[in-house]
Amino acid sequence: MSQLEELLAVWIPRQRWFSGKGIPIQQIRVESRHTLVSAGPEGPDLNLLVVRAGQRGRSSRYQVLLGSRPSRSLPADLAGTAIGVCQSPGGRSRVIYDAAHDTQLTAMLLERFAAPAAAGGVRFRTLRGERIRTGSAGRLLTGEQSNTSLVFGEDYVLKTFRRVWPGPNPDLELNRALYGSPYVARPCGWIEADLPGYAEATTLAMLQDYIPGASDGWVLATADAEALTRGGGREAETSFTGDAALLGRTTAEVHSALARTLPTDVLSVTAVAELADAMVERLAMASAEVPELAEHAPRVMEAYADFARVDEPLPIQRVHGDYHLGQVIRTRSGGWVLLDFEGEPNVSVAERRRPSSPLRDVAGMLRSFDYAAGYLLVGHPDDEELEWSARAWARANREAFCRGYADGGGADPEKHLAVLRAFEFDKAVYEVLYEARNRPHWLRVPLESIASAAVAPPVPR
Ligand SMILES: Nc1ncnc2c1ncn2[C@@H]1O[C@H](COP(=O)(O)OP(=O)(O)O)[C@@H](O)[C@H]1O
Ligand SMILES: O=P(O)(O)O[C@H]1O[C@H](CO)[C@@H](O[C@H]2O[C@H](CO)[C@@H](O)[C@H](O)[C@H]2O)[C@H](O)[C@H]1O
Repeated sequence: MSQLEELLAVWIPRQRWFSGKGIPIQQIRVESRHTLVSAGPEGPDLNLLVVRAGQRGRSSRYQVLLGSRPSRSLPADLAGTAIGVCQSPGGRSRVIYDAAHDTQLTAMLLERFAAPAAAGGVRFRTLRGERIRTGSAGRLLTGEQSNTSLVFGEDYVLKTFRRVWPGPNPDLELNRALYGSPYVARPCGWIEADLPGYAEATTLAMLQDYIPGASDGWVLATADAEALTRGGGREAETSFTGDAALLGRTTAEVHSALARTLPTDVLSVTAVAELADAMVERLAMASAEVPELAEHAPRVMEAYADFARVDEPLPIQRVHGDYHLGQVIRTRSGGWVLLDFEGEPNVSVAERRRPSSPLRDVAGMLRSFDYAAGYLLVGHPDDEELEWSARAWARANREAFCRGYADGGGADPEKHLAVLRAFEFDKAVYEVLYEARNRPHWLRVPLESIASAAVAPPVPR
């Protein structure tokens, strides 16, 4: 490995966006490197690297945005972002650091959208007629994110996709398909590159309108659940149920819009049974990695068997794919906007772009209401009163969401319980793996849902 690769091998595993946590990195290879902006030899430059990380049994690509400046000229406020010192080809040493924190560089990056020109295989693209407002620096969002987002004033969000999968990114694709919808943030541009060996351009980042003053759905929901449970009340009807119903209706409207603009199909009964087999396989894989899951496998298998027996064809279309409360924001006017149509970040793009049942998104959001309740219970394993009110909160909001979804024209979740239940278990199994790899202290949350079958009510027999 080169000097730079050695430095990245230490730095990359510590990043929130690195999805291979817990497995040692054996090799780092810089596959391509593009200088996106440069302020001359004495100033900073911003380099976009596509890096392949080799780990035992797997290999994945990441996008790394590296700043570089002459040694000893890193401003004090960027000191904490330093990665190391490298020799430049001219023999001068330069300090490299995480460029996402450098306001001078991020402001220059936005300017590249206003005057798009190719930079050695990397293209800055804007939608036809779009005039990008420049002059602001990117503020780094610091939430729990799989990607890295920069907010420019109150104008734009630039989301850089960290895990690089060759081809078009579904987040951009679906946001463009929904262009003009009041339920998404308008896409305005993107960065793409031709990766060696791939015919289609790969999306590396997306520029979208920023929605100022909006509140995160997860923050709103957990605050409401907490207020209810802190009051010790046994009132299931909470102030959030109105929001949950509106979210259900909005979800149904987004699904209809996707079905109007992108291909739809119907899965035969045999294909549904194959889908159930795939769920069984995912369960086996997850149980091998997280042994606590294995003891609940029979209950989960039962739900998959019910799903395999569904004797109706299943309508499919493009869906969100990783739908939860952290993917929706409530605007100042009280409506909902859906974000992050990327799908599950660890699944290949080809798989994520495959049409699926919209009930999969419904199941994702229902899981999220359970999560909000389960999250409250993390530090209080034996508090029965708290458990009762948290679970009642989740039930009330799940019901409100389903009601809103059906009222908004979506399939009535109540009438598709076997499908919904299987999707909920499948999501919970995904979550078990996600938490085991990223936030082990939250592992209890999906495990307990599975154990108590808080996941969707049983199918009446
Ligand atoms: N257009 C936007 N307007 C306002 N806030 C946004 C916008 N896009 C993203 N955000 C904020 O950034 C967070 C992360 O965005 P998201 O697209 O979900 O990234 P990730 O895929 O990394 O999770 C969101 O939860 C939201 O709070
Ligand atoms: O937002 P991302 O696309 O990065 O999605 C991943 O991370 C999510 C956590 O940030 C994870 O969602 C799980 O935790 C949420 C609470 O933090 C909860 O609302 C979701 O229901 C639960 O699935 C998501 O699964 C993962 O793909």
